[in-house]
Amino acid sequence: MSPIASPIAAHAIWNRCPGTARGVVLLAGSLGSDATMWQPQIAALTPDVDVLRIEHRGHGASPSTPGPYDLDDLTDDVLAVLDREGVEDVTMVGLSIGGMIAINCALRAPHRFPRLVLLCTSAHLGPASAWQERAARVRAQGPGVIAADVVSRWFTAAYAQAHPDDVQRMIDMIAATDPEGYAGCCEAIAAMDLRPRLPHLHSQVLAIPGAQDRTTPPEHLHQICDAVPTAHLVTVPGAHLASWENADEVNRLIREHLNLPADLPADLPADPPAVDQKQSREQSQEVAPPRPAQTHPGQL
Ligand SMILES: O=C(O)CC1=CCC(=O)O1
Repeated sequence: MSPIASPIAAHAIWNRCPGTARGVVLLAGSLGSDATMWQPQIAALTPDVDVLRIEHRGHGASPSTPGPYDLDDLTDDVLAVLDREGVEDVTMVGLSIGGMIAINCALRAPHRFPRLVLLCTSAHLGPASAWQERAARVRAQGPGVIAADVVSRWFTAAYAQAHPDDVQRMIDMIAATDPEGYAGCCEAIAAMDLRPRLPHLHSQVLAIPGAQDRTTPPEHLHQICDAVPTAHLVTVPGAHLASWENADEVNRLIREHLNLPADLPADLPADPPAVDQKQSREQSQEVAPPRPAQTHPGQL
């Protein structure tokens, strides 16, 4: 547990549905990410739901505290963001450490997390010594020293070769993470073992592994689904950041899990406006562009 009282005031960004939102989708990313890792998901979700992206401690614009952290610290941060933003329940989509936090959120506050989408994640990601070594290295030298190696596992070789700008963008994002925040999250992964608690998870779970993911291979997601009666699994092509490399397929699966129509309005803006948490709900709706009227009212 962090020596600093948790939770912190984690940074979170809203993208609002301009019509009647059918609930809130909370996105929680991977180690070393900021909210921009979810950019391919925003336009696909905001026609129907409000989207809230949280940044973990020391990641993006969230403040850092001295580590080590544990999964409960990071879960406290999520629950505090929901309380602060006045959100009772969400569908939580978590990738990698974001998925680990999503499972822990749903175990601790089941009524607030009726649905989960677990992307490229694991209930136990050893060996702990490797995470402790990475934490020590990052504290000493900063996350820039491991960024290229990490990103070499985020994309397939073919995608990385064809998209060098994406590779560089992700390396820069990891390198910009606060060293203590990054190291503290490594230590949370080192200490994590959710396996014995999985049978107590009662959310509707969609698990999505990347077929070529070497960090959290499909077996890790199968293990989760085997232990969770309400879970089902769909494998997509891609490595650890399958939500980026294979965004269309992942977006379709998320929409399906939300019971949203697969067809999106044709005139979606490429990049709908993001609204910082400090702006009010009313302000955020004013800046949203006009969209077609909702033809499928209802609550998620
Ligand atoms: O950083 C990595 O190597 C991949 C990863 C593991 C947990 C996470 O969030 O990212």
